[in-house]
Amino acid sequence: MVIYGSIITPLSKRDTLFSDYSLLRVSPLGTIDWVEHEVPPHKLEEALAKHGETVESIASQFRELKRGEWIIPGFVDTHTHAPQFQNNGAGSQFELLDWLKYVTFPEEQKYADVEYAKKMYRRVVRGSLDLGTTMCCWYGTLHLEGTKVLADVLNELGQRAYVGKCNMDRESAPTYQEASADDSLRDTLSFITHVEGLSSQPSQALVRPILTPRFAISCTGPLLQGLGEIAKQHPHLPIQTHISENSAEIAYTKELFPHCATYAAVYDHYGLLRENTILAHGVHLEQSELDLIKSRGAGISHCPTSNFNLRSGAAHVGEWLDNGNKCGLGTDCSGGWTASMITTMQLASVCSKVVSYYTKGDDASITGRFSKTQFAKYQLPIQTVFWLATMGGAEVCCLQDKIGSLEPGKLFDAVHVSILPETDNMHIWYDESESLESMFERFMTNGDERNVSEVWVSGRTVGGRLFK
Ligand SMILES: O=c1[nH]c(=O)c2nc[nH]c2[nH]1
Repeated sequence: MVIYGSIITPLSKRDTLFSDYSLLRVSPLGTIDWVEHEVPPHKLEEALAKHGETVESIASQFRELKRGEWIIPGFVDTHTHAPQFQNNGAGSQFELLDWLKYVTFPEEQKYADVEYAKKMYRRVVRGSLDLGTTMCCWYGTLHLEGTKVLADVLNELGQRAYVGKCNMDRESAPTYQEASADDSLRDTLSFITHVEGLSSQPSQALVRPILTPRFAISCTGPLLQGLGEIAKQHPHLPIQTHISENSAEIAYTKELFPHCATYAAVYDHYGLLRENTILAHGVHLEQSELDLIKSRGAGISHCPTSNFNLRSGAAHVGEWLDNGNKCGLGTDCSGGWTASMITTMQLASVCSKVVSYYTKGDDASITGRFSKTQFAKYQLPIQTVFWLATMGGAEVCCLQDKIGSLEPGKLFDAVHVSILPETDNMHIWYDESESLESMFERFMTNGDERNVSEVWVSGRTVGGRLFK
């Protein structure tokens, strides 16, 4: 396929490439062969000739975009729970620990039934793809068979994913808890074997297993110890868990692990804090924890929708970025009420405005505009929010060489965005005389899934409004 039209892709945390006329070739293997930017129509022949092609030679694979349409890298959702989609929009009266007890664990228990898992997970993954999420870090439940179903569905429908069976051998519900640490570890190893068996080439696998100690509270010391040993034996196995989301959760964690000075130190103690660890939330992380997380190379998944919804707090993401912590965005259904990364970007922007409102006071030069040298105390620029949802997420998943931006050699995981009137999103006023940058700002502020026309993973069409 050769795409001709506008491309918007992150260049850095602060800069985005806005190219009105780009030419991008996708190889039959689903990688980006080459890209040429700033190729107005009169230079098309010349740009094709550089790659030994002509308008005629590529005619059958040519896709031309209209003004008001563009290609962006697919969204990377660094944290969400597949068995909670059914609860999206419910239970928002609770804070985290009661919400788990009264709303979340009762729903997750239903996934003991494999038929229920089959019905629900297909809808969940279909929905996530149609929203433009091309890579997703999924939590299943504690059930081995049900979570295998999730992995199978991801593989079939074609979403790039990390998928984990939750480890939880205490502090859950009597009927929703693993019998012992040994049972949990045994099922975890079976799960890893199952997911690795889905691909004949594990290094190229679309769907990969991820160790998923749910959070420190739900795991005994022996379970965390055993998971640390599995992690040591499998250095490439990613790890995901929750951290410092809510004040009561942090206090209880410290009570359960008195030998560890901080929440982050618990995971570090058990060998679970390393380059491929993804820590969700982190709203209340202390400076010493941010430094520890950075020194281990682990990433943080910022989940603004959930943090607002469960009244966990407004994370100081600008401080994390200034501190050099790896950071991406997570939808965190159903703590968050939507699986849309577009909404999550909008709330990440709002969150940064809330934080800047409360932190700007000690610096008279701060007026709500942006700073060229720091993120903390300022609202995040739209370019930074876009970077978090794409390249930032790719870095958190240690996939920055493969996805997150549209560059030669990377996989073509991408979204075709349209803001044309035919998309029926009445919140976006389309004016063809506007610059691409201005149109993009409207999409970032008022876009939704109606603007997601087509979604590709490794060059294969897997979702979008026009996907049949
Ligand atoms: O937002 C959250 N959702 C969850 O399911 C969960 N489990 C532990 N901690 C959690 N936080």
